[in-house]
Amino acid sequence: MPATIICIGMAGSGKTTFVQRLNSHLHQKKLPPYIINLDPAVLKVPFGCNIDIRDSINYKKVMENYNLGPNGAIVTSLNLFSTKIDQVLNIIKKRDFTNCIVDTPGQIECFVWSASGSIITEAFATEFPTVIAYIIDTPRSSNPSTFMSNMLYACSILYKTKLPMIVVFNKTDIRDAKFAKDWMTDFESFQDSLKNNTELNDETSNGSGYMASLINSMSLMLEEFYSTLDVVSCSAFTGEGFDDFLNAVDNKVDEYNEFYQKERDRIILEKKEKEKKEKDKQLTHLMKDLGIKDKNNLQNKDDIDVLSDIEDEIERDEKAGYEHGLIDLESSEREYTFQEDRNGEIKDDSNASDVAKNIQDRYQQAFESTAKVASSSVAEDIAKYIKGE
Ligand SMILES: Nc1nc2c(ncn2[C@@H]2O[C@H](COP(=O)(O)OP(=O)(O)OP(=O)(O)O)[C@@H](O)[C@H]2O)c(=O)[nH]1
Repeated sequence: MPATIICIGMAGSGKTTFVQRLNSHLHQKKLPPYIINLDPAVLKVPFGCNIDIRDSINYKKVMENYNLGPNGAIVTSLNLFSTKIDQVLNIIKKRDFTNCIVDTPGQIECFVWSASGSIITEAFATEFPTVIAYIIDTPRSSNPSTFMSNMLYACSILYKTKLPMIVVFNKTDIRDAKFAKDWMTDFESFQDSLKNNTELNDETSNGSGYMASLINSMSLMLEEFYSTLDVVSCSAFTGEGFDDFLNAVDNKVDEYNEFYQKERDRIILEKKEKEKKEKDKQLTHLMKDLGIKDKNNLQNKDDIDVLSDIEDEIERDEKAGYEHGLIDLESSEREYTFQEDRNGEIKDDSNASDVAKNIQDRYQQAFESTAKVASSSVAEDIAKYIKGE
């Protein structure tokens, strides 16, 4: 099964450049990937896309037609695209490739926190082993508070998507990512950096040390989160670290097949059971309204009298009435007191007006006892109909 890599990251973290480099790296290995661009606002894509959102959606027209700002137009474009995701997946399934790479908009929240983002991610994850590559701008994350913000974002994406994640420290040609890896593995080294950070501990700053202690406690909380991640450092500029990234993808695909797939199946099953329970609950309410005590006491669904059953019964009775004469409802079983004579005429052996009265009364009774839902006026109408009024 081809793996899908969804590239997510803050604006300017280097997602597009990363996808471009990954594309050429895979081409070098004679493993051409399938590339999808989901950023409708990008002016130029520096790689050949197999599917480009811009081919089907005009971002500027969306802004004009729906009177939206830049972010609203990105979300709306993604919404429009997500309506066709089934078709996109059908196309992809027919192609032969080892990796499908998805580039997402720089406005991270437009993709991660939108309904369409969830639909698109879910659709891929249902069809293929899917991995999130969270791209981080390493030089900009050298500040402990920026680093912590990035990590909190990554953590929220992990819990939102419930997919395996690789944290990619990009732009290592400018700054080595060793410091970040140390911070993620050694809590004390992060604490030391916090203490030495003058910006966070300066008494004249409005934080007055509060920020430092907050970040400190958050880093403790994130320790568990770090242990679930694969961390890779690379430079989309020089191409360094891309073999490590591909190894990490293989590792995460195995993890996906072993754990995430099962977890996803479990969640889907749980959802179905919940829906079934909800349906049962609604059915119980409905039966209560119909005056049926307990659905479990019913042998089969034919035991439930619904309006259509009663109508069928009335139809049968009417037919019987025309064929054999008027219906006598005296006993619980139906007996016919009218008989055809030799000439085919119907002979009445009872008083006609009494019979007519009885019919109306008894029809009313029988009708009410079998169906509380049927209104009495229906019974009256039927009786009138039989009497030929
Ligand atoms: N030095 C260096 N610069 C990089 C690297 N990767 C990306 N850049 C630069 O970072 C800037 C942003 O890169 P993009 O690839 O456009 O980033 P992006 O995340 O796709 O941007 P948006 O989609 O607009 O959010 C560009 O000027 C790139 O040249 C890298 O590995 N090293």
